[in-house]
Amino acid sequence: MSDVAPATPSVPSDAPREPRVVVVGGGYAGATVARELDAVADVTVVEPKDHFVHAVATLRATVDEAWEAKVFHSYDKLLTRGRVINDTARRVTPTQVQISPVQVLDADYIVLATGTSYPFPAKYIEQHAWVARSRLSRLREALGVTRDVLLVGGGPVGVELAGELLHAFPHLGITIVEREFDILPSPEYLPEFRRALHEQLEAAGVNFILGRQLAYWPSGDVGTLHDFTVHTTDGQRIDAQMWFRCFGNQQESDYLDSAFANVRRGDGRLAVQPTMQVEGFETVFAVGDVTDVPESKRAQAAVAHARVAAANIRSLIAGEKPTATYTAAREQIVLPLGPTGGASQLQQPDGTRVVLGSEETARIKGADLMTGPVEEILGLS
Ligand SMILES: Cc1cc2nc3c(=O)[nH]c(=O)nc-3n(C[C@H](O)[C@H](O)[C@H](O)COP(=O)(O)OP(=O)(O)OC[C@H]3O[C@@H](n4cnc5c(N)ncnc54)[C@H](O)[C@@H]3O)c2cc1C
Repeated sequence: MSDVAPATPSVPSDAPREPRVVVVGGGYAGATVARELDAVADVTVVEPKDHFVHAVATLRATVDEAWEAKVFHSYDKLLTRGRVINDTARRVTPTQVQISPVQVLDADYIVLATGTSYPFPAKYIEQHAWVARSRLSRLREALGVTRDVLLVGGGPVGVELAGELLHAFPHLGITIVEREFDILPSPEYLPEFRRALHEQLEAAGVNFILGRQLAYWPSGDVGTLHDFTVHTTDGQRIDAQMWFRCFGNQQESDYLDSAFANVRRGDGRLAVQPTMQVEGFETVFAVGDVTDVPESKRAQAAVAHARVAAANIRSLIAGEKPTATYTAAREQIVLPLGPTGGASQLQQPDGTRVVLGSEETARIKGADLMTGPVEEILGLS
């Protein structure tokens, strides 16, 4: 570490130095790898937010203040020896993480875990939890007096948000515009999965405009109350008072130095080996949404990547070859519509896919939104 206060007490110069691991990003993947290595290395997490965000539950917290406590978590118990620095990695080389013009962290191992950004309210850009919470509070207040909401995009986030909005604010008129001819257009989803969700939303009064695009963006910011009119490219008029952009997952990796030019794909994903090492780098790993692992981006997969990376860093520290490997997870999705509705598409061990209804979906995820595993990762349970 240069130009930063030493993180651990100084040791005599002839004493062996602990390997330094810098984890860039403290989401599901970064927090997991950091915690797993805390006992065997000098771990530093660089994360701009002063809190962990449990993204899986953000849409519920959008409509229900009680859920904020399950979305925003402290990093205080994550590490017992290492530290979390609240700052942004501005430039990363194969051996250094620069967090400001004068603060550079030297590293023996770097783990890139910067995930993806997504439009509010699915993810937040706010660095302070209290700022994000006050934005949510204003949004809930506005939803109470909004009549019509436009959701642009009928993928998993648009569908889940519609379910949460209608459960909490049944007076809302909701329109979903989706440019493909059905909601959840990914070829991974079975027709009966789509149908189950479409039917539940239709029964709750959602208006679908499918196979059409907006001709231009609605006026004003997302999630704010204001009257607007917008048209589809074929001239259909939509009037509403609030809109949300429900697409646009963007990998965050533009801080990488030119040494990584060959492994950073055009969309920001990073090429990794099954060991989660970045292609061509023995001591740089990438985990979670930021990787190019061919699977849908999920917190569970991010945690599994992190466990493989941590095992391999432990092997390298012990002077052994990294042997743990990750195989892309089976495609599955559990999509609640509020606490009691929704549908799931799961894959059985024999490869067959099954679609489950609202009761099972509520049991698997809808009721608790996977808060238990997150509290475990963060050392809170
Ligand atoms: C609404 C919603 C519902 C979801 N539901 C599910 C679900 O039910 N099940 C499931 O498995 N997955 C779900 N997901 C997907 C899941 O949230 C992601 O797969 C998961 O967040 C990926 O974790 P990650 O650690 O790779 O990245 P992230 O969670 O995106 O964390 C990345 C972290 O890196 C930080 N960062 C970014 N840039 C920098 C930088 N330059 N320097 C330092 N830090 C930086 C960010 O602040 C962030 O904290 C859902 C996602 C959303 C949005």
